[in-house]
Amino acid sequence: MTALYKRDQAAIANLQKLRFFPLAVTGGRGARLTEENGRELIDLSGAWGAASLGYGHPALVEAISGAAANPAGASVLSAANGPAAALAEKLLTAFPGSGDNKVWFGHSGSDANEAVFRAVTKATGRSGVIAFVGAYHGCTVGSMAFSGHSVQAGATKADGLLLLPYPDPYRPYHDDPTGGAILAELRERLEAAPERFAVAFIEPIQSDGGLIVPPTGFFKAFSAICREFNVLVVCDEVKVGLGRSGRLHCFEHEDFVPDILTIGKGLGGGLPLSAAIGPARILDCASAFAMQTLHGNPISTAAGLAVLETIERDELAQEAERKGKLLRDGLARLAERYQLIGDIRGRGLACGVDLVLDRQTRAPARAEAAKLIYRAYELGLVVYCVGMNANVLEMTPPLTVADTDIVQALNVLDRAFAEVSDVPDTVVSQFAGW
Ligand SMILES: Cc1ncc(COP(=O)(O)O)c(/C=N/[C@@H]2CCCCNC2=O)c1O
Repeated sequence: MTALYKRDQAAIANLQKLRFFPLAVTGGRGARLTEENGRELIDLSGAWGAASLGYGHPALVEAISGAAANPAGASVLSAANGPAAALAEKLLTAFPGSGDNKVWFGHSGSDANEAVFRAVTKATGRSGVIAFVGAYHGCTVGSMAFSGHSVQAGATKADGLLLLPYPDPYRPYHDDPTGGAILAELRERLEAAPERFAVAFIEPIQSDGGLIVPPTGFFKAFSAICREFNVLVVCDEVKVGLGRSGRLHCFEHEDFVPDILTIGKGLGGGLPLSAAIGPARILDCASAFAMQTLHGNPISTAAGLAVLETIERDELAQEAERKGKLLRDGLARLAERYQLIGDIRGRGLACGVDLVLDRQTRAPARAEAAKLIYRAYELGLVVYCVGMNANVLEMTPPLTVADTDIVQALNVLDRAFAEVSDVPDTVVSQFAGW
């Protein structure tokens, strides 16, 4: 444990920590982080997907320093600014939604989802909200109210919340891998209360719930049923959007267009920035309603512009598709040798490895996952776990990750799997994890 980590322990509150090992970072370059002692680690998490362009990307450095050198105010709260207007225009152009749309800017996925929920319920006069078990839509009171992840089990839930099982082909609900049983339940609940629900929040890949890729056609059918009952569909792509899945928007894989899209994390390339794109009739339904002092600030929105322009120019969505295949092919080779690997899944550079105690029962291997990521950290790789049982390795590296980094990460994982049982319980128990 470095001196920096000890300083962090002494001065920074546990409230905001989700720790698995004593990572303490002094710098970063590309897909690599540097620790105080100069050790370099490959960041297969990409800061939980926020470092979309990795660390120190020249386009980001130029955009941020330029905006900081001559800041166009500090937010869109009470003034327009050039970078925010330009980013909003770019996002509207990239969003295939029909009709008159607007953009709302926030700092985080949490505040974006919360703002959308509040605006939709206000604009429609309906209070009901549909979401999924395992969904992580944020960690503010409002976004936890319609999240279904185990980490937020104690949070106050929205009065009109309906949590449906998420369609998981690896652990299918009612043994139906198509998700049909879930769609039947949705229709039944909507028919029983046709005017009740305002909105459904979905993740086109459920990330913190376990990096689960839904069965083909599920969300196309889901959104069609919602539309029958005038329920707006919000697609939360805070983690898997913006090229990570191999398409600019992950919903493109599901062959439907949501009413509202929320994005964050990688949008700011490591700076706090989120956005909601949706109908003006919703996002213009009131003023001074979902505001914070620094929303739409010119430095973050300049970073957002650089991120979008770089994704386009360097074809990073297509690259994510190619590199994701390289990663999953390498993981498949590891699965031939390590029974701990139960399932490998994902799209593009959103990849999950489901660790199980037994491939038949598919019992989640929670303790082994904690030990595996700890050993990987000791060997120079940053990777975290997700899932309702914290047993799924989540790989969301920078979209700019080099092929050589992927190959090296796979070699480290190979050794970590071989040595997982050498990690003492006492070592991992120092870290609370999920
Ligand atoms: C699909 C999705 N929607 C919203 C959020 C909340 O975003 P913020 O953490 O930026 O408020 C997230 C955040 N996910 C968590 C952040 C907390 C630590 C665990 N890892 C995550 O990626 C998310 O994945």
